[in-house]
Amino acid sequence: MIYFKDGEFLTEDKLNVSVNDRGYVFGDGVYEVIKVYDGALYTAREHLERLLESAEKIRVSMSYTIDELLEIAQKLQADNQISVGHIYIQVTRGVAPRAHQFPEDSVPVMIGYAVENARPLEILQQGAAMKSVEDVRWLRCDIKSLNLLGNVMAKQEAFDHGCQEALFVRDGLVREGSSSNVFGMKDGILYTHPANNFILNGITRRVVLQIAENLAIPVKEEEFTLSQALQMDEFFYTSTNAEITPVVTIDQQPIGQGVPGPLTRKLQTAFEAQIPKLVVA
Ligand SMILES: Cc1ncc(COP(=O)(O)O)c(CN[C@@H]2CONC2=O)c1O
Repeated sequence: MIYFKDGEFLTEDKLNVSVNDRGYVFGDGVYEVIKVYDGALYTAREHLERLLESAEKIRVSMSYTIDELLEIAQKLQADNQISVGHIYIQVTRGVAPRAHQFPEDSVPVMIGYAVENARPLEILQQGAAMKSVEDVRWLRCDIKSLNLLGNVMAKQEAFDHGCQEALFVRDGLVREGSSSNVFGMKDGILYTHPANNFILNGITRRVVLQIAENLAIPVKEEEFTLSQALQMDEFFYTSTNAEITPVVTIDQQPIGQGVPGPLTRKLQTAFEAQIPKLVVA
């Protein structure tokens, strides 16, 4: 596998990460996951723009332009001959002796790699189970931070209960999944949490909202409660790797008919159809 680290493309045996890298010590960094379909990057610019936004929000200064980042991502895909998979890129505040305050002269460390992973066709077809979990994360969920312990613990709680994804609930309101955004369909209206500090404004979320507009599906970007979620006619979660995953149960309670709903299927079909238009050649 070919990795990227600070300007070089290198094999794993030549890759090293300092024990004093703040990403390793504090999770002091940001990251992105960019999908590859048939060898082409998908919504790469949107992901890389968000990477720069996240870095700026944690006051890490990036020395790469979008076009330079795009070139790195494309070279990772090519050098690793990825057909269907994703590119992972992360930036940390850099290496310095352990101390909470920002080091005066550290240099950000950026690494990237590419992996082959197939689309989750079975779960896209059959649907997933979600487990509600109290959202005890910090209040800057809009930053795609390496600080993922809250997400990791929630995902594990879902798995402990035989579910595929956790559903974060804070102050009684449904927020997002542990690594996804969520949508509910009720009486023909598509509901999703507004893009604010309580959720990550997912790229797939934005694609779904655009598709809903194209299909003239009314959308309300409004918060809803867990009990309202349980009353939805349809429910699904979205992410770069999960695409549009139907949700058939939440806390073992069936959603709608307990099978993927017709509007979710319509959105899935439209999502698949638009992929070629959005790839970066
Ligand atoms: C907390 C959280 N919310 C929403 C999303 C959906 O965002 P995208 O639509 O931009 O993917 C993710 C994706 N997290 C990435 C996606 O794949 N693996 C991850 O950790 C996420 O971690």
